[in-house]
Amino acid sequence: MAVAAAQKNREMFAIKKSYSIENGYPSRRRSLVDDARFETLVVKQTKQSVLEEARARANDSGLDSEFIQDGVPIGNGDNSPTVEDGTQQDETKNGQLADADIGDDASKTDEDYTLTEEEIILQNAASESPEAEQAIQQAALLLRMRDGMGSLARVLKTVDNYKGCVQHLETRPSQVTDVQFDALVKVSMSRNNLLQLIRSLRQSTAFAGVNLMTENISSKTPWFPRHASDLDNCNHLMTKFEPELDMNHPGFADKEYRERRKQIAEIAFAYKYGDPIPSISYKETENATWQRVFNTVLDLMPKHACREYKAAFTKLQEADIFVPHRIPQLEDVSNFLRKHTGFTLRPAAGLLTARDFLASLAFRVFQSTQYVRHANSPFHTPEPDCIHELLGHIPLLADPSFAQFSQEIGLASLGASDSEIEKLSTVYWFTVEFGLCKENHQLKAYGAALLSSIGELLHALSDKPELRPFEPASTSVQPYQDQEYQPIYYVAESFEDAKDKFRRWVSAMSRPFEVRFNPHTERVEVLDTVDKLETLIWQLNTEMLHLTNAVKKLKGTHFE
Ligand SMILES: C[C@H](O)[C@H](O)[C@H]1CNc2nc(N)[nH]c(=O)c2N1
Ligand SMILES: N[C@@H](Cc1ccc(O)cc1)C(=O)O
Ligand SMILES: [Fe+2]
Repeated sequence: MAVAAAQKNREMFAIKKSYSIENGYPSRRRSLVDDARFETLVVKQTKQSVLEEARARANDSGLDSEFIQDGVPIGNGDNSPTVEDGTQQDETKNGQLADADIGDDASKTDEDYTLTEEEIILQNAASESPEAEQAIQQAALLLRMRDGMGSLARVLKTVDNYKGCVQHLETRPSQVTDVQFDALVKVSMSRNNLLQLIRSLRQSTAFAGVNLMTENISSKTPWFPRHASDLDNCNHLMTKFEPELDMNHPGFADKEYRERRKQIAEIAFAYKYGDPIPSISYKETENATWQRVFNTVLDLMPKHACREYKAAFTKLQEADIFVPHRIPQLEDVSNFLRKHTGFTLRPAAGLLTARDFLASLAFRVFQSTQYVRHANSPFHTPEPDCIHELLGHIPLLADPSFAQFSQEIGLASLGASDSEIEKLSTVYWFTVEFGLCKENHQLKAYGAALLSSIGELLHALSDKPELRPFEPASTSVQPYQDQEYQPIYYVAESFEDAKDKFRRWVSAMSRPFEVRFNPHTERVEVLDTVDKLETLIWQLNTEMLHLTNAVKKLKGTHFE
């Protein structure tokens, strides 16, 4: 019960996957202004005010998380935040309704924004050229009329003023509180005027909502990061698991912890491509938490981790990076990875949106958190922390074949549709985060969230969860929850098998263009001209020549 309620609470605050919208990506995440940091802060403030009351009840005094879970009936009590509360907040804040898509309840959970996804697409399409701006657009508007049919006259007049043509008109009694009628108005007018029409209707108090609903707006290839430095714009957070905002977070009622978490997050927000990663002087308690987890992983790893993980782990120990008594510094880890696989790290302020997170992998960049889980829950925590990144992800990123595989996932995510991102991140979830594989007929873990959470590792290997064979097509559509131990895990025939299957599935994705990473320039190129392909073929031919020579030399044929 508490779990379901907490899930509801989290869903209410969930942010849809996105790139930074300020770069023109027509995402569902609404940007208020121009940077991820500001955007994240505004979203947090809104959520925070909803939670303040709840926290006051928890009394900020070291109550344990179980009490908070049961003591504050999240999502089902009279004091609990509801979806409607969230919407209302948006309304008072921006003077407009937040439910962009009619009939889609989930969208009502979207937070502050000024433009809907459709409007951003429209705006982008209009801004492509003066002709594009004047191009005639068909569109449907859904209007929520507070004061009855009288408002229709105003609508028709305004459409007329903007030289538009009404092609279809339909009304119905509204089911929305305080709204008498909904009207569906299909219009045809220039894109620019359509944008102005929407703005103008929104200014009227007669409408509780003015929503553009159109699917056939064509715009250029969406923005995606082309150079590793563009990742400075790909750090949007899913704030749902932060201790400030998640009542089930072990640090929710611990003010000192929240302060520390925030302080470390600042580093990530200030970080720019090319900077060395600032080192953190971890406190005794933080190092102690690391030590507890580290030692337990050392104990369990020989029996339960896959071979590749163990091999890389040993290398990290030999390099004096993995030691029991102190948390490794990200800069040292980054330099270590660079030497082994070309991967580097950049600091992340928390759980990133799947789109932003996956995009960085295309550049062999792993965005890593730097703060440490709460001392009270060393063996399982709801948000990724540096112990998860370090003990879970880093060893395999030092493995050349896994590193390449990670980059392929990242490349496949660039410019992918929302539903493809959803599938990619689901497969990522059940493999890279929670994957199990067979090794000599024994079950081994390779998933990072298993290797960093002893609690979940033991659960996964117990007889409690359901184990299914890994098959990307079905795994990619399996719904999952991300706050409790998983009820289902997917088992690959071998670690190699998991990578192969994932890889084959990824390459069959429907994106209409191919991309390639150029390691010399750290740039992703879209392979869309014959010139680019010819240059590439020439480069590959040169490499082929070297490889063939190498084989000849090894076989001694150069003496013949
Ligand atoms: C792609 C997928 O959603 C995945 O679980 C991501 C999401 N965002 C993340 N963000 C951070 N900081 N660390 C992670 O390991 C992840 N994992
Ligand atoms: N549960 C993981 C941390 C984690 C949380 C959320 C994630 O999406 C991934 C990892 C641990 O305790 O180590
Ligand atoms: Fe992770």
